[in-house]
Amino acid sequence: MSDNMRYEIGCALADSKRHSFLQPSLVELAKSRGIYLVPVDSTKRLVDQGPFDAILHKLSDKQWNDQLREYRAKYPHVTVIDPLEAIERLHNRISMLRAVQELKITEGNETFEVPRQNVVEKYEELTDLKILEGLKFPVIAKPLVANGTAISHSMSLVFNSKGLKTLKPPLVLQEFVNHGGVIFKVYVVGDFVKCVKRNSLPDVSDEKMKNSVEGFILFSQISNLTAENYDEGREIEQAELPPARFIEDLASGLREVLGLRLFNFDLIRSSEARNRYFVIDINYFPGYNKMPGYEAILTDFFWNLCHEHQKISGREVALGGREIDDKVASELEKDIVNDEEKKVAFTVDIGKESNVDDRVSIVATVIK
Ligand SMILES: Nc1ncnc2c1ncn2[C@@H]1O[C@H](COP(=O)(O)OP(=O)(O)OP(=O)(O)O)[C@@H](O)[C@H]1O
Ligand SMILES: O=P(O)(O)O[C@H]1[C@H](OP(=O)(O)O)[C@@H](OP(=O)(O)O)[C@@H](O)[C@@H](O)[C@@H]1OP(=O)(O)O
Ligand SMILES: [Mg+2]
Ligand SMILES: [Mg+2]
Repeated sequence: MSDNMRYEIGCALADSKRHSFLQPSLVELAKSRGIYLVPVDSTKRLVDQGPFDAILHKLSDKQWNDQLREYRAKYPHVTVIDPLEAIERLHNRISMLRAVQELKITEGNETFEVPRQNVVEKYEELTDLKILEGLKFPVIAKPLVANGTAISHSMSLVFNSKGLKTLKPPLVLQEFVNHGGVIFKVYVVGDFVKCVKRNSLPDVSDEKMKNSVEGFILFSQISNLTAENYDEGREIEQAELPPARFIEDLASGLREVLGLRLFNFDLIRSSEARNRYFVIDINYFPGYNKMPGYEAILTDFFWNLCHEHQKISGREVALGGREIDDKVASELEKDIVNDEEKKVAFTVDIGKESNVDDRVSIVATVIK
């Protein structure tokens, strides 16, 4: 690819996300390497903008999904970060955590699981203690849908059946795991993985449960509270990070199962068994700007997207960020002709077992 390359990424983000993510420091750094981060104009149709080499998005309404599908039909070579269908899975807290159960990682000294949980569809189910089947108080009631709205983050820590009656289904009742008030957030950006410590809910003692008059406590986005406005800040400093190897394995396993490149997940460590971990939440395209040096990390990710090369028939080929398997490679071979720099756009069938669309468009740039 030539030095004066221009790789244009259309960024479809809500206003607040645009401000927090597309900071001038990121936009300028990316630009200095030929990557242009262009906000998508929500007042215009997407197909009338660009054309973009890639689209980065965190919008999930039907109107946006339709626009993106229309765009892909017109520009089949566009790289979409990440595929709609893969993101969709994270919008439901049950399908989200099922991904953890699908992981095929050989466990070492550290183990991982998800807390026991049940779905409650209707209010009437809350008056029948059968809903607790297999669960012990305290439980956390989480809205079933995790779609980025304030409501989807509003939760209750419930101590007894009186507390249960205050809830509004559809929701997930998830067993609360005592974990020492510290949560680990693992940020994934393609191959890059970073684990940080944050505030979490403090442990719940039997005494606290007994003394609760209301039977529940409401809370929201507790891990976003800084040490200054949260009095348990000291615990964070003292907490030891989980082993790097364990975190790397979990992150790469989830990246594969989910078919996502931009996400983070929340991990807690049991107060009782120090090698027992629970994954409690997975978020698409989280607040990366809170990671020190996020500009360089994201710019490297974008750079790799447009420079990912693969040798096919002895020729160096850039695949616009697509990871391809042998079957796709052999299809590509048929299309790569003898010319110098050539773009070949085509659609291949990658089969049902994949986590992404059945049919994937690829632009292969033959480099040498
Ligand atoms: N099973 C659990 N046991 C103990 N604490 C939990 C559990 N589930 C959630 N928490 C606490 O509640 C917080 C919010 O839960 P969760 O992460 O599922 O919500 P969220 O609104 O999706 O968070 P985010 O802001 O990361 O998207 C967690 O950060 C953690 O402090
Ligand atoms: O706003 P913040 O920077 O805190 O980022 C949060 C992000 O909100 P945003 O996408 O509007 O930025 C949230 O997305 P939605 O669930 O609401 O879609 C979710 O991903 C949180 O986990 C992120 O916090 P973090 O996990 O990084 O601490
Ligand atoms: Mg969370
Ligand atoms: Mg979440």
